[in-house]
Amino acid sequence: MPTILGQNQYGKAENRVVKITREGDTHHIKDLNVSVALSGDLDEVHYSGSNAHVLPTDTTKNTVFAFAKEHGIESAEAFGILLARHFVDSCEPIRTARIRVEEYTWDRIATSDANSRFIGADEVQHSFVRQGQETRTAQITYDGENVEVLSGLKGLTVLNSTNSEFWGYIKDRYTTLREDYDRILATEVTSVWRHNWTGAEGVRTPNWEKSYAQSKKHMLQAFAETYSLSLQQTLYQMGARAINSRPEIDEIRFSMPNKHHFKVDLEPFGMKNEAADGAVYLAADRPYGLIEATVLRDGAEARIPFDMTNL
Ligand SMILES: O=c1[nH]c(=O)c2[nH]c(=O)[nH]c2[nH]1
Repeated sequence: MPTILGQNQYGKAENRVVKITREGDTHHIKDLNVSVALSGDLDEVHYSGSNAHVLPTDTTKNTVFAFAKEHGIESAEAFGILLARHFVDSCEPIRTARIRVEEYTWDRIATSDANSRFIGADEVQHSFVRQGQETRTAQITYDGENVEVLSGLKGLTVLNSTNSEFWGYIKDRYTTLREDYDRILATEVTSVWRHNWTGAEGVRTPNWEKSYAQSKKHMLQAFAETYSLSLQQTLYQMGARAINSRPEIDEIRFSMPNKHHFKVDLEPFGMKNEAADGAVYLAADRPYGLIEATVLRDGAEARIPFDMTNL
């Protein structure tokens, strides 16, 4: 035979596992991207196609989710060690397991004192904003008469690990989605807002830095504090809160992908996976629902383009 097999490895890459742990009303989140690569006595599957030594990549994926539920995720390292040992120690042909983990870290969203439901706590215990700064955007247009200032942000990723439901929707012959009374709500906010300042003489220029910081704060707090029956409702609350709190803003538009987190079915492994006990979720990246809408001050003109994601 003129060829021989060299180094080889296989496994399921990029298992996006999210584990919520509930401690009363305080939730903890671990959000990992886990890639499994196994190697060992695997010549035959390459030479002849015999799968006798192959632990399916699908099984390695299931193991990641089942282990998250069974053992929790203490740290990326501890979780990786647990998995690596398992594959090698329980499966004879597998001699080496390499587990790679990326961890996405989340901060808690600070609450507003004004919201009585959360008085006493500094943070909403189930609301998170992903670490890493969002990108701030601005577009200024001047036609010789009026200045129009659009400010915005993109890449602001937020998550509520409870207080989100989705039910009561239209059901037709193609509907398979189950109604959900306790789901994760997560989105990556793109938002553009229009100031009513036009540069007219004698009208005070807004403090752009303060306006941005406050607008973002109000949007985050509305996200955290809204008991959500749909992402559409949450979006509207975020816009309404920003406009009601910031007199300089007349219009705000959002583009918000629904970053789906699917509860993993662990029944085949004899495990329950209920939100109430702290569940394990698959964070799916596509396809995703895309929810977009404008919120206006009553009487204001709608001027922000519908497709403003590349402003
Ligand atoms: O908040 C939601 N809004 C929807 O319109 C929708 N559609 C869907 O399948 N899931 C969701 N969630």
